Amino acid sequence: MNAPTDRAAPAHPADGPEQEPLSPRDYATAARAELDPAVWDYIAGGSGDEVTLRGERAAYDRYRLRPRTLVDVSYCELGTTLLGRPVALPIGIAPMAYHRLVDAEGETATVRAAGALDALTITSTFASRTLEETARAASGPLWLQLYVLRERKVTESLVRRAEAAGYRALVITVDAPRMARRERDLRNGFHLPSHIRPANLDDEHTGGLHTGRAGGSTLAAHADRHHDAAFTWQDLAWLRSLTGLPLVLKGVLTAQDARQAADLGVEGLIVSTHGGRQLDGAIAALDALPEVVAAVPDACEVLVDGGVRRGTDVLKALALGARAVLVGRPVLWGLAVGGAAGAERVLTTLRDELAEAMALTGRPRIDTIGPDLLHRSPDPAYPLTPDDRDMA
Ligand SMILES: Cc1cc2nc3c(=O)[nH]c(=O)nc-3n(C[C@H](O)[C@H](O)[C@H](O)COP(=O)(O)O)c2cc1C
Ligand SMILES: CCCCC(=O)C(=O)O
Repeated sequence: MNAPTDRAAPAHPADGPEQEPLSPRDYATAARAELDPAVWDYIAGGSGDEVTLRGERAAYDRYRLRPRTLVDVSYCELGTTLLGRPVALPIGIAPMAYHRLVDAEGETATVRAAGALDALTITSTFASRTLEETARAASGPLWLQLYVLRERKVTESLVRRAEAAGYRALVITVDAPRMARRERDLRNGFHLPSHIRPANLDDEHTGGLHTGRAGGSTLAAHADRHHDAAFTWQDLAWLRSLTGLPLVLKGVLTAQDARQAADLGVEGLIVSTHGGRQLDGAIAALDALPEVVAAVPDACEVLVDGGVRRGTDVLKALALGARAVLVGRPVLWGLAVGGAAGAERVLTTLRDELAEAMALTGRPRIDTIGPDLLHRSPDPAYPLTPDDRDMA
């Protein structure tokens, strides 16, 4: 037996910044210590009473796993395809505005992190790097998220630029005809620092984002001015006719909408509550997933996002029929703490945890993961600590 050493027992990672973060939540703790509190709040926060924000996590914790044993799990294969293209893992990066709020380089750093793992990145209309810059830095698959703006020619020009830059799909976010009231941002008078702007839009469409006032959020005011709240299924048909790129709708939570989308030839759906940032009180995305999956033909691929913080969460989403999950805030935490390398470490951790979860449940390939893996516990989800509140 080894003699005991005089090394102190490792501190809890949350105890000090000198400790290497291990889990995505450790990255949250470290990111929170570094970020301007208003930026932290913008990223962490949700709308209204943040009921849906908390519900996203609680939905995962209600499911427990039913492992099978004595399966050869000496090798677990995480690879799958998304819209017909191979990806190395069923975990991608959700579209998020303004990565330069947390890292000087921003989206180009994020996309390099994803590229290192050959993971999907979805870049936002409101990115702080242009979609062309991001495409040049990408080595993995890339989709563009579109907010449909009132001026259709802006949308059309973003579509053409995405086609020219090699984006492989367009993700239309349908849960934000207006931006929900996010009281943290209103209290903080949240606005963009002067060096950050929506790089994909011209000056005509970026005014007013930089001058804050208490009781207001310039992002919400900007969305009120520019988002097209009259965009409907008929207009989606217009978008469909505009491009040969596959369309994916993000923010669908019901079988009815899912069916209507599939009938219009939409190739993919992202079941999402926008990370609890839009309709407060909405059903958790994980709980909406089974009805959406059941409503569409297999050819329409269903992804889910919101609250994925562990490899076992990915496993649970796949067991309920998701083709892949997207991760939002954890990627920004990694980026805030360690730039591209930090974001890559967060993704690598989730990937390794998923591989571990597959091994320990006896599911060595994605196609061996099904609903028999799950037990919905009658226990309430574990109570959330005050810290968890910010880490939905
Ligand atoms: C800071 C931030 C900015 C976001 N910006 C966008 C956006 O521009 N477009 C969009 O469709 N969704 C946006 N979202 C929502 C994410 O795509 C995603 O649905 C959500 O963050 C997933 O939940 P998670 O953060 O718990 O993983 C944003 C989320 C955050 C946290
Ligand atoms: C106008 C929307 C800004 C980005 C966004 O979608 C979010 O903050 O959730």
